Amino acid sequence: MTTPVIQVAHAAVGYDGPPVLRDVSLSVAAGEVVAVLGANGSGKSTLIRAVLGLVPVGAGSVALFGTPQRRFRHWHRIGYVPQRLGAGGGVPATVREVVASGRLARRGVLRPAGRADREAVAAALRAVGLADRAGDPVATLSGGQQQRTLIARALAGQPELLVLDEPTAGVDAASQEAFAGALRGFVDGGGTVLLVAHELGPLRPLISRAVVVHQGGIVHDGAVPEPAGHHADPDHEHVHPHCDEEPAGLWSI
Ligand SMILES: Nc1ncnc2c1ncn2[C@@H]1O[C@H](COP(=O)(O)OP(=O)(O)OP(=O)(O)O)[C@@H](O)[C@H]1O
Repeated sequence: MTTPVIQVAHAAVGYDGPPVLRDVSLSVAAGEVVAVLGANGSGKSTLIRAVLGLVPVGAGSVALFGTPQRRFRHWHRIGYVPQRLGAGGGVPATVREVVASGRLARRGVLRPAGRADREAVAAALRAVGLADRAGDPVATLSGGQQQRTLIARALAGQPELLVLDEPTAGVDAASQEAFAGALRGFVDGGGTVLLVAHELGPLRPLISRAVVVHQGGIVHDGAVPEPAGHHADPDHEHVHPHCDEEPAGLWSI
C-alpha cells in the first residue's frame, strides 16, 4: 500500500474553548481530488488548517507524506490558497511578481530566479489563463482573476499537494472554468488536491471523493452528495434515484 499524502487520525481540533472537530479521521491518497463540504461554520477551514499545522491538533495525529506533521519540513511539496485572501491589497505588484513569489520556498530567498523558476511561473500563468495579464498590476484584475493569480502562485511552486479553501467562492464563471482547467492539468500531472467548496460548479467532474463535515465530525466520506435544494436547477442531472439516505441539508449553498 502506498503512503497516504494526508493522514488524519482521531484528531480533535479547535481554538480557545471546546474543540470545533472531534475524533476526525481522514486519509487522502496520491492523485485523489477530495472536496470538503459542509454548512457555514461547520469546521471545513479548520480541518484543512489542521492538516497544514496552522491550527493545533489537541488529540490524535496528522501525518503528511508519511511524516508526522511536527517533523514535516518539506513544505514546498504543498501549495496552499487560503480563503478570501485579496491578492491586490493595495500593493503595486504585477501578476507575474505575485506568481513568482510562489517559487521562493523552492529556490530560497537569496538565490536569484533561474530559468526553471521563470518557466514554472510562465507555465502557471498559462495554466490559469493569465499569461496575457502577467505585466499588469494585480489590483487592476477582477476578483476572479486575482483568485486565479493566487492559484497560479501555488502552482508555480510545483507542489505535489494543493490545499485550497473555497477557491471559486465569488469568482466569475470564466475564472471558474479557467481554474477547473488548471486543476485538471495539475491532477493529470499526478497532483493531489484537498479543497473546501460551497458550490462545486465546473469542478464537479474533477472531484473523486467528498467529505462532509457536520456537527464537529465527518458524517460522509465517499461519492459527491447532491446538494439539498438543487434538484430544481436546470442543469441538475439526475444521476441517482431520490432516497432517504441522501445526506440532504448537510451542506448548504
Ligand atoms: N481563528 C479562530 N479563532 C476562534 N474560532 C474560530 C477561528 N476560526 C474559526 N473559528 C470557529 O470555528 C468554527 C468553524 O469555523 P470554520 O471557519 O472552520 O468553518 P467553515 O466550515 O470553514 O465555515 P465557512 O463555510 O463559513 O468558511 C466556527 O464556529 C468558527 O467561529
